[in-house]
Amino acid sequence: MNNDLREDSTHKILLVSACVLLKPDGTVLIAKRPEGRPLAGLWEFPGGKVDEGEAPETALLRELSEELGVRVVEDDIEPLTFVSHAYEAFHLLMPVYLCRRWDGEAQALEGQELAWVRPEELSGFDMPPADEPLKTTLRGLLDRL
Ligand SMILES: Nc1nc2c([nH]c(=O)n2[C@H]2C[C@H](O)[C@@H](COP(=O)(O)OP(=O)(O)OP(=O)(O)O)O2)c(=O)[nH]1
Repeated sequence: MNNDLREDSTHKILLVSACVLLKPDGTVLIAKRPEGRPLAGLWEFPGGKVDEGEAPETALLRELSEELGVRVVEDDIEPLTFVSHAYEAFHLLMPVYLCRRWDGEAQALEGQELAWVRPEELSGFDMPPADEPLKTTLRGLLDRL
């Protein structure tokens, strides 16, 4: 790797954990980012920033509880894929976990809109640029389960 890249402070790594909640009917949960936040109006996978000193898995369980009111235990999430994407202000590194078992009904606790969609329907939703590759890779990954 070249030094200029490594020392480029505009490309600070932002670690965000995200989750594909998969229902037995084959649909996955996406949430629309509310107005007033960066990337407002785009559909994303539930999750959020990993706090300083926090494990990515702990962050994910915390975010799922805060955003959706669902309780998930660590044994019920597994690594699925990850996203690495250069935004203008930071470089997003986003481990994406799969979860097929949780407690409680997903509710929009932060004013976001929620939708359960089939992976092949994701192409019809505007998502952050970082998520674009997921639209196709997810279909393949979930088909193999
Ligand atoms: N959760 C999630 N974030 C994504 C996805 N795709 C994507 O580019 N992001 C970006 C948007 C944001 O820049 C960042 C997540 O930050 P956030 O602001 O939602 O995190 P947070 O819930 O911890 O928010 P806050 O405490 O700062 O309000 O990751 C995705 O599919 N899911």
